[in-house]
Amino acid sequence: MSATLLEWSVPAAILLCAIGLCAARFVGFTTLQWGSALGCLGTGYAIMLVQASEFSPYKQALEDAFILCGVMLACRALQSRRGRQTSLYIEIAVLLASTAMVIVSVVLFASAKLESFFVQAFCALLIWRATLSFARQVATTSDKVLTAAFLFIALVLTGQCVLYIAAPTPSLALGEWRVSVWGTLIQYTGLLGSIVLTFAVFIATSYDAIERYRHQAHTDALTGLLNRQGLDSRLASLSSLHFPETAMPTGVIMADIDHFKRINDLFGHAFGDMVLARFGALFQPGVGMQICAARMGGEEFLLLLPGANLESATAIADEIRANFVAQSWAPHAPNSRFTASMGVTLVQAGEPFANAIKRADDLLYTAKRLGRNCTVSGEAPSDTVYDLSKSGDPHPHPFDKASPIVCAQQQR
Ligand SMILES: Nc1nc2c(ncn2[C@@H]2O[C@H](COP(=O)(O)OP(=O)(O)OP(=O)(O)O)[C@@H](O)[C@H]2O)c(=O)[nH]1
Repeated sequence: MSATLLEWSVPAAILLCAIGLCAARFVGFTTLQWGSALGCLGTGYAIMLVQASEFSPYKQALEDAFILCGVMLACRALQSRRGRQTSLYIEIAVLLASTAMVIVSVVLFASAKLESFFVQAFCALLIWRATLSFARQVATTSDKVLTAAFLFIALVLTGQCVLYIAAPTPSLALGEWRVSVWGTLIQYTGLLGSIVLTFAVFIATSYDAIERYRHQAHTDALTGLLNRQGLDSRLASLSSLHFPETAMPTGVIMADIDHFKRINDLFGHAFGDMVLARFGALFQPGVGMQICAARMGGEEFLLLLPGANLESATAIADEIRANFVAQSWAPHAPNSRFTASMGVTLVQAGEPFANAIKRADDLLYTAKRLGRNCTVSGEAPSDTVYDLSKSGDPHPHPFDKASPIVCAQQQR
């Protein structure tokens, strides 16, 4: 019996999903691999509907191979998000094993139910394997969306396999299988899985793109540190977690390269950029267990150090300064040594970050006034009280009443 228009709508819809995913590549989405997976699956479902003149195990083997390849490609697309891939040999072995089972089911047992069971079971196994290994390292919202979609498909396939085993075997001839309730079930669950996967892939890749642009917007291209916008967003999220109020004191270091304009003027802007990049590298993650390092603009940098006291934050600032002075600038400026000045303070309990950053900035300019190439540190005056019960600005902090300044100067 030839397939009806309604039956053809299943592979047509799956192939449309595949075309949509492949086409999305042209507007910047990385969905080609997903599109190829659904293309294979849709082709398998289309072959299923083709009326063969006589029943042949080759047609069954071909349609099942396409369906299995579709599933393998989808699993590959999922795993490639982790930079991992299943070995090609394993995939070929699975494909050969499944084809052998299909041929045995059709030729020896003349059972379309057994054939469908084997294909569904192999697909379910592949999807479970990919889902479970991926779910162990779910990191982003996109990962969660894809894991949920794969889990849903794996559960549907597993449920279908259980149903095949548990339900009484209908006495259907091989040719009648497709139009039976079992054949219809396979087709519509295949369609449902494809639609769920397509939506999940579009949602996940859209999230990825948003995250990528957000990361770019929040990152300074020259140093890879946070830029001003990124810093504001990080501080907002830390403040919403009441970080300084509830957690340990946080050290704040403001740093500025000395006479940077002169460096630009003497050696050129490109060399100035290199100096900035190398200075920025001294603030990269790992330095003093920081929660955030940012380039505030120009040649000014900020480092936040949770759990630091004034002495340890000052020691880290001095270490960064010493590392900067020790840099060699050959071959462009082999005999030059560049220096930086630093202001160091602590975020007090209940104090907004902005207050402490302003204080560190003032201390930095004190260091500049004291002759540069030094670190000046100071805490908020001991009589400053911050009202923890208010979410708005706390009591103002007068810097001119700040506690004694510590200054360490280094030989140029
Ligand atoms: N190469 C380079 N230069 C920059 C960049 N951003 C800002 N500058 C330059 O940095 C210089 C900053 O100079 P000033 O603010 O006068 O400070 P300074 O010369 O370092 O002097 P002090 O801070 O007082 O020691 C300016 O000449 C800016 O043009 C950048 O991304 N790349």
